[in-house]
Amino acid sequence: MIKLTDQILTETIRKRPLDSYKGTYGKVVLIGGNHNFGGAIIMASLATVYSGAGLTTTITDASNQTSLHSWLPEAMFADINDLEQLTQLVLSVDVIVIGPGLGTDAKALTVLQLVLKLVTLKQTLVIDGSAITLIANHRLIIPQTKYTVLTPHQMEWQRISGIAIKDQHPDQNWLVAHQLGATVVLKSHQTEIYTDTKIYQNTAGTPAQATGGMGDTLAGMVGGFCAQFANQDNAVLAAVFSHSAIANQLAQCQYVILPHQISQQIPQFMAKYAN
Ligand SMILES: NC(=O)C1=CN([C@@H]2O[C@H](COP(=O)(O)OP(=O)(O)OC[C@H]3O[C@@H](n4cnc5c(N)ncnc54)[C@H](O)[C@@H]3O)[C@@H](O)[C@H]2O)[C@@H](O)CC1
Ligand SMILES: Nc1ncnc2c1ncn2[C@@H]1O[C@H](COP(=O)(O)OP(=O)(O)O)[C@@H](O)[C@H]1O
Ligand SMILES: [Mg+2]
Repeated sequence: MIKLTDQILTETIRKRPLDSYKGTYGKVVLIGGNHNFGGAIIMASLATVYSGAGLTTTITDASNQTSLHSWLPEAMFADINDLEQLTQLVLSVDVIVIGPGLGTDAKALTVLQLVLKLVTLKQTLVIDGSAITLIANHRLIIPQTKYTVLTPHQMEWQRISGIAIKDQHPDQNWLVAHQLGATVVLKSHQTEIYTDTKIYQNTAGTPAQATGGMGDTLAGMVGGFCAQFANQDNAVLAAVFSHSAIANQLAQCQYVILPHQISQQIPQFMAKYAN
């Protein structure tokens, strides 16, 4: 297993070319946030925008629109119940992040099935939270894409892989990640990343991160990094490491870290490593 260190940041985060505009840095849609879990998709969207994605649209329950815009006026909004608009938006982007706060009811399942049908070979798909649980519960097939990444915590990985938490060892995890055809970010106090060819272990991170919304924030960062950096494996690895390294910095003087505080630090953090 390869130890993931800050070397991945200098290998991945690039200085922005002068001759660029928002289109250069990728279009992302984030889909999730039901009536009860609006915070999840707001936190994920914050992370995407603060990571530097060029254009971000949040597709969520209409009851979340005002809170989304009070936190993040940079994000565009679309109603998750308007499936025609959702279709147009999904087809127009580089990266789709689905799952934070999506919920697991029939409406959420319909949206997920539609997105899995629409996604093309030119797009990156980030599958998190409720979307992982829905895929597991309904045995949905993960379609071919340019690149797919799953970001389960251990219980979500148990659901989708069939491997009980106590049996989640690298060999078994690796086999299932391959069968799923996706990069797997298996989140825990020592997150492991299973790419097509290698297994990495995060060396950063702190128990001050153990608070609701921390994984939603990571999913948004993964989306934002994948939108900007061509090497998708490196983008995922750099997002995972940055998320935890920022947490380590904040934990020097904070007992607990609020997920949105990670997002607020991302621009300064990336500037230190851009080359
Ligand atoms: N503010 C919000 O709106 C929030 C919404 N959330 C959303 O709520 C939905 C359900 O996700 P949850 O993860 O809360 O619920 P889940 O039911 O999917 O998973 C939680 C269960 O997994 C177990 N578990 C075992 N190992 C774990 C590990 N390493 N990390 C986390 N849990 C582990 C827990 O004990 C618990 O029984 C997701 O869509 C998520 O995005 C959560 O992110 C919390 C914050
Ligand atoms: N003790 C810990 N040490 C390091 N990282 C942790 C710890 N506890 C949680 N995390 C990190 O917090 C995130 C939790 O993700 P997840 O359970 O999906 O949260 P949520 O769904 O509430 O947003 C993961 O990135 C995980 O690695
Ligand atoms: Mg989660």
